[in-house]
Amino acid sequence: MHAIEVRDLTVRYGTRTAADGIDLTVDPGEIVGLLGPNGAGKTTVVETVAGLLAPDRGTTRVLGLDPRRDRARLRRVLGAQLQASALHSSLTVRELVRLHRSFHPDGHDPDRMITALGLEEQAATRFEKLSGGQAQRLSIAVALIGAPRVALLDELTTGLDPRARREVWALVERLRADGTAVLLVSHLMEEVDRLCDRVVVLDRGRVVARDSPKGLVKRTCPGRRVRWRTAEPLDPGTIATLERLPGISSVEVTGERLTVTGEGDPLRTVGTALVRAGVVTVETREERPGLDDAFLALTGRPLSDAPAPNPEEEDR
Ligand SMILES: Nc1ncnc2c1ncn2[C@@H]1O[C@H](COP(=O)(O)OP(=O)(O)OP(=O)(O)O)[C@@H](O)[C@H]1O
Repeated sequence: MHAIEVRDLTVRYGTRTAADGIDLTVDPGEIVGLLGPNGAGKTTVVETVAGLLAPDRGTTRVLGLDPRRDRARLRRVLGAQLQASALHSSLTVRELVRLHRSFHPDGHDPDRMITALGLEEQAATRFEKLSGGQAQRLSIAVALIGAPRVALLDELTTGLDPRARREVWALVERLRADGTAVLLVSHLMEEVDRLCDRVVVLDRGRVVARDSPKGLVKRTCPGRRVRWRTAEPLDPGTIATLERLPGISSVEVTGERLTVTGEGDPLRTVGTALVRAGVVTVETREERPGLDDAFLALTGRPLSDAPAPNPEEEDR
């Protein structure tokens, strides 16, 4: 049995289809990244899995439970950090973490979790008084306090500073090692690269790609780009020779700048040809495509489309 199973999920808001026949699964001990430009339907999927939204068509199951019908049992196995998580504003950090711990049969020690997320100084502070970054860290504590078997993490570390971010990533890696299934919505390439075993890319409510992060890049952007600066501008004969080399898909020359893209090893193929042609180069730079490039190729938009607000700044 999959930990999360989404089949043919379709959700409409009036005439707008937010999710349009989405299939996805997450297994125990696996982190699956849900990626997509703004409005692609990521939060809609997560909220349906959490039982907050009813699908118009299709099914979602969490460890075999129907999130709408089996709410009480779902609460014991699921930890959710949602974008719109509304916590009781007059309770303190410690009270909220303890309250959420009480929903689960097993779980972590509340004070240790508060410390792990760097909130010990705010333990007696009411939720409504927290800064954006602190509230973000509290939402993670609340989601993970019950050592859930399934975790939904929407914009996990958006707005956290780099150190806090790395600590949270280590925490999520430990969850995976303990067999938790994680569905992670992220706009951060580094986060997806480090954490995700597989990614599912959504665009306009549909799945447009699914693969491992590396597999996605390899399949979507098979070419590499190499830039050279040459001592003299290249002559047309040499340019024509480069264009005929095996695997080379484009050769661009502007003054002393040469940019080549191609499959295989363009650095070596073109480098050798330049030496043979007696061309002196003064600088070489190879660019390997990353997840951002793959995402751009698939959706026409960058992964970190709209920079999210930075709540951590309010801490200072
Ligand atoms: N409550 C709502 N009422 C009407 N339309 C909605 C509602 N919630 C979402 N939508 C629409 O559904 C589509 C999918 O939204 P969703 O929030 O799932 O996208 P997302 O991928 O999570 O985007 P983001 O990265 O901006 O959070 C969007 O077109 C959005 O405008």
